[in-house]
Amino acid sequence: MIQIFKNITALSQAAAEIFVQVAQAAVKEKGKFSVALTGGSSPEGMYRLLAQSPYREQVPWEQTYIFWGDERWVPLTDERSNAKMAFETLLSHVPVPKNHIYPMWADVAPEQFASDYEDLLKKYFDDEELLFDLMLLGMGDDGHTASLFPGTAVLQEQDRWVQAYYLEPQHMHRITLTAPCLNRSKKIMFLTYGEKKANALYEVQEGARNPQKYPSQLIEPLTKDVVWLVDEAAASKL
Ligand SMILES: O=C(O)C(O)[C@@H](O)[C@H](O)[C@H](O)COP(=O)(O)O
Repeated sequence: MIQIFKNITALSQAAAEIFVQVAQAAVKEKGKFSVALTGGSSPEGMYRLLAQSPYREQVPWEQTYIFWGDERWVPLTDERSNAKMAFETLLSHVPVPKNHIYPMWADVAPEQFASDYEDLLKKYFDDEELLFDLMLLGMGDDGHTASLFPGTAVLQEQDRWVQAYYLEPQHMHRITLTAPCLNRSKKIMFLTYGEKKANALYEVQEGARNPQKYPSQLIEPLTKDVVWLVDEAAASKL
């Protein structure tokens, strides 16, 4: 499902409302809310809203558990860190218990960390078929999502839940949940805005199937519950 908004402000508001609804429903159903955050600029507006009234008071933060869909392999103090952005815009301002927050970073080799993070997720979700209540994702101008970049080997992964690899064009490691893991989310919400996304959004939604070129096409949750919140500029070619 695609929902089109006038601009990023309206989109962020709708995203914050969905976040609140899913969090409340999950806590009502089973006493906790498990969410995976995304990086990039697209979720910033939503994070800032969630840190303020009236949203801040509506989220059951004490029962919320925070994970990430992907990360740039840099320390938490680095400007490029997705976790740093989330702490600055949201997590430092709300009463989510510190031990409910699982950033994708430790001072170990990235491949080791990927395997540790996968173990942590398997322990946390304890054999459940469906994992995160809400998975937030963005999409790059090239159609990548999380750290599933065009033409990379991680796109073929069928078994592992978390992978780390060196992304040559960016001269850094990336760590990412794989498509089979992402697709076990109960609900996936993409946030995408701006004219630069228009071509990729068209290809992902309406183009021929080619996930090697447009990895966002790999996102097909088992529940089929995926919603794209996009602005008019991003939607201009649909
Ligand atoms: O760490 C990252 O870079 C991501 O998580 C990535 O997948 C991001 O969501 C897209 O690149 C969109 O980024 P923007 O929101 O900045 O356009």
